[in-house]
Amino acid sequence: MIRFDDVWLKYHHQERGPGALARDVLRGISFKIPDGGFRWLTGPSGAGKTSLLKLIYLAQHPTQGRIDIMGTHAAKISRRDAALLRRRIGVVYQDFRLLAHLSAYDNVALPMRLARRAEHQVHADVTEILRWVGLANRLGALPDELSGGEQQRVAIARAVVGRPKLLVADEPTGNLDDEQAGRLMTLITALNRLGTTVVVATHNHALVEAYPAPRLEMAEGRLTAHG
Ligand SMILES: Nc1ncnc2c1ncn2[C@@H]1O[C@H](COP(=O)(O)OP(=O)(O)OP(=O)(O)O)[C@@H](O)[C@H]1O
Repeated sequence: MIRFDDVWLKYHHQERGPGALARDVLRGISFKIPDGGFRWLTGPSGAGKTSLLKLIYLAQHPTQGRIDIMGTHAAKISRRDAALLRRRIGVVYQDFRLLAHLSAYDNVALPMRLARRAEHQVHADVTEILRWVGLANRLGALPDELSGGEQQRVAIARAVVGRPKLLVADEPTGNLDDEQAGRLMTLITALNRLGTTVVVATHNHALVEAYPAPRLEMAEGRLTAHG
């Protein structure tokens, strides 16, 4: 279960000196997503979608309000437990965040290796998922040698390879064509059917219509619709 209870967020503006606060980018957000749920996160650019996702994957603390992730009160969690919890969350970042010095294969293998999975299992799962996203012939390529869409598919593969309990994806089809976006949705819905909770932020209205699911709709830092 993911639960937000009257959550507010301001970013600190470094250049204005310590303690200076910007305007509220999230304003009184409350919602619940049950385990195994699927939610689209929609709204115009700047509405606060990425900020909300950062709170879900524990990369940001709220200025005010309570957040529970997988039954854990986020503000009360120790650093160590937060790191353990993060390992159960797959994240597709809007800007991919692939490690530049690692191949596609090693980028995707990283979360499994961090989880100390046996190398034969790493090999089996990484090659299978990279084949699924259409990159079987690019395993050794560095991120710089890949197109934007290929990098996005590596980022997706890395997020799902460990079969996370929670998958958070920020505009995961931004660089994909329609066929690849369809394959990604097949992958995500299959994971979701196996019990992974999924939150996908997107501007892709066609995709939202093709895969009906409850929506968290945002505007100017507020939830304008839920469900
Ligand atoms: N690190 C930051 N410091 C200060 N302000 C920020 C920071 N990150 C985001 N913002 C501001 O917070 C607001 C919400 O940004 P956010 O990235 O969450 O929106 P979004 O809905 O994901 O937009 P997009 O669809 O363009 O990705 C914006 O006004 C943005 O300028």
